[in-house]
Amino acid sequence: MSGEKVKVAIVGSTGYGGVELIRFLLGHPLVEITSVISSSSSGVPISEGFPHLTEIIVQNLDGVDPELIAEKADVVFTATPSGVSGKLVPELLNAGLKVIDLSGDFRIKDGQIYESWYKHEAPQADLLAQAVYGLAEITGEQVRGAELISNPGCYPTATLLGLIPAVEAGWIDPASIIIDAKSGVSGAGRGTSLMTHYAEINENLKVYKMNRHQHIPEIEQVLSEAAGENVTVTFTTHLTPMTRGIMSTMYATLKGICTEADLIGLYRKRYEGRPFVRIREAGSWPATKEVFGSNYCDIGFAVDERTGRVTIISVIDNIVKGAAGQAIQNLNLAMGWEEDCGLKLSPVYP
Ligand SMILES: NC(=O)C1=CN([C@@H]2O[C@H](COP(=O)(O)OP(=O)(O)OC[C@H]3O[C@@H](n4cnc5c(N)ncnc54)[C@H](OP(=O)(O)O)[C@@H]3O)[C@@H](O)[C@H]2O)C=CC1
Ligand SMILES: CC(=O)N[C@@H](CCC(=O)OP(=O)(O)O)C(=O)O
Repeated sequence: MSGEKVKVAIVGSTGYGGVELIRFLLGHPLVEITSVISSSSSGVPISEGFPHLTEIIVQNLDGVDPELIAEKADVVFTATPSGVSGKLVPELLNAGLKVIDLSGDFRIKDGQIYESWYKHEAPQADLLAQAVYGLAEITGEQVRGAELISNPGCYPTATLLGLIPAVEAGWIDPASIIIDAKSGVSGAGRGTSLMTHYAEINENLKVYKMNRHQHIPEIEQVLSEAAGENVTVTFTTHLTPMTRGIMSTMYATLKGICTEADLIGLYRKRYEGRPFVRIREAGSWPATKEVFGSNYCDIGFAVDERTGRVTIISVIDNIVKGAAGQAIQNLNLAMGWEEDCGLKLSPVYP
């Protein structure tokens, strides 16, 4: 039976995104993990660094060798840092692999814009053009059959799913958008830093990368397309003392009179048939714990008649819908499988 499964490899399998890919892919009925890859620990059992995987995945880590990966797998996930993916992905494509990249390297279509935010060289222009931006609920049709899928950023996923229907419909003024976003520390990856170590973040709340966060051009690129005009946003990121979760709280001026019921109707229609976006009833606002460990994005609204503004609240689990879960959703779409295949886990609660 396993011979009929699609063989997948994971580069960066020792990071948070990679380990989450393993958790979900082990339960995916159409996939077999044939190689877990590390640039620093090849030859070592993966369970050595991750004892929670003992007897669950019995494999030694492979090194980063595109030809060998292509011998073992049909599809490769690159859960690697920005800058690493940009160099590795062309080699993986040349080796004949279908690639789903979790980094920011292939999301920004304009190489110059990429370089001005990421501060290193952009990948080749033809690959930037080839990469399909995999915000599954919005660009899912383009993902079908794609050879290179660029998985969206965690903050952009929560933010764009929360804004796109209202922007597309012309219900909010795109020039008025302010985004106040908060993330758990796993968003920064497994490596330790002064920013994320316990004594620095426990019982603390920090603003970071003020007006220079690399997700700003990604959000603006997609919103501009949805609005049909150039959109700029104010986007402020906060680090919170929790492990997983993103809450994106978005403020915008309404263009006409509209109620929460109108917005709920608009969004439910836009996301009809999409299994992972849940629109809350009026008066119910989502919390990060309500999506913890799952691929859901929950969205709620508050209209303020006094100010003529709407507040939109969108939550995801950064490692699932913001990374590994959405990457598997994109694999499903690319392969023509059910969108939720292998992803039907309920949130962990409490
Ligand atoms: N964490 C999150 O919530 C999200 C992360 N992302 C993006 O996903 C990617 C992975 O993130 P995350 O898992 O959190 O990061 P981690 O830092 O936890 O893991 C990254 C992994 O990449 C591997 N790596 C480092 N350098 C190289 C290299 N030269 N060649 C091959 N592999 C290398 C490392 O493993 P080893 O040393 O064993 O090779 C490391 O375990 C990043 O681009 C990140 O920005 C996107 C959305 C959300
Ligand atoms: C908490 C935290 O540090 N989060 C990271 C999210 C980075 C990320 O997910 O990287 P991509 O750019 O590949 O999406 C940050 O704000 O930079």
